[in-house]
Amino acid sequence: MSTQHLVQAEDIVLMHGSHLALDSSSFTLPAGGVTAVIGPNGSGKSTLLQAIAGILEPSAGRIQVLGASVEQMRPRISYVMQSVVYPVGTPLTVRDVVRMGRFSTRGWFKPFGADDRKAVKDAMGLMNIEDLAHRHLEELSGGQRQRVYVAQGVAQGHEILMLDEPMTGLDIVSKRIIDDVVHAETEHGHSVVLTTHDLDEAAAADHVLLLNGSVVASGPPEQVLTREHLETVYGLGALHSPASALVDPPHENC
Ligand SMILES: Nc1ncnc2c1ncn2[C@@H]1O[C@H](COP(=O)(O)OP(=O)(O)OP(=O)(O)O)[C@@H](O)[C@H]1O
Repeated sequence: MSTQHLVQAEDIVLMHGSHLALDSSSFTLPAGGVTAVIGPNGSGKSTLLQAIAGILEPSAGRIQVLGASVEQMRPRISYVMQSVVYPVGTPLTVRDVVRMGRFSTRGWFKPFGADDRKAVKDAMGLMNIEDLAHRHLEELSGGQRQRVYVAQGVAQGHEILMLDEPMTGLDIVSKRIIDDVVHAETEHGHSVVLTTHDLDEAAAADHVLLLNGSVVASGPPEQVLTREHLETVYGLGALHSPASALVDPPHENC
C-alpha cells in the first residue's frame, strides 16, 4: 500500500515575476507531524509555502497536496504569513483578526454560528491572548501580534497548518505556547509545515526540508542536519552554531 504524502512536488520551479526563487526541485513531505523548512535568507522558504498554499502557481512542474491538486486542497489549508499587512488605521481588534480566520472556513456571507464562536474562543485560549481581545492590532508588540496571527490560523481548524517563521522574535514563553499548539495540532492528526532559522527547532521536527534556491535535502532531521549539508548551505559559520542539532555523517568503519 502506498503512503499518502502531504506534499508531492515534481520538478517545480517557483518565480516571482522574472525572479527565480526556487529552481527545479522534487521532494515529498510526509502527512502528519511537523515538517520544518530551513535555509538561509532568500533561499525560497516563504515562496515554497505560498506555492503549497496555492497563493503562487509554479512556473513549471506539479505540486500535489494529499494526492489532490493545490486548488482542490486550498480550502483545507490554514496559512499564516510571516507578517500580515492590514491598511494603516484599520480599527481591527485582536478578536476581529482571529474571527477572520473563520471566514475562510465557512465563507464570507454566512452568519457566525456557535461552532465559529467556539473555534475563535478556543484558538484565543490556546494562544493565551484572551486578555488582548479588545485591543487594536496596531497597539500590540511584534510578539503579541505573532500570537494573534497563529491563533487566526488555528481558528480555521484545517487539517494542514502552515506557519511562516512563527517563532521568530518571540520570547521563550510565546515560543513555548506556539510549540504546544503545534504539537496539539499533530495530536489531532493535522500536519504542520513551518519555516524556521533555528536548527534546534528543526531538529525537534519529524521531517526537515533544507533549501538553498532549490531543495538540498529532505528527510528526517538526522539525515538532513548533517555537518556536510549545513556547511554546503551556510558555509563554515554553521560549525560555530550553538545548535545541538549538528550531526556528523556516520564513519564507515565503526
Ligand atoms: N514578491 C517578490 N518579488 C520578487 N522577488 C521576491 C518576492 N518575494 C521573494 N522574492 C525573492 O525570492 C527569493 C526567495 O525569497 P523567500 O522570501 O522565499 O526566501 P526565504 O527563504 O523565505 O527568506 P527569509 O529567510 O529571508 O524569510 C529571494 O531572492 C527574494 O528576494
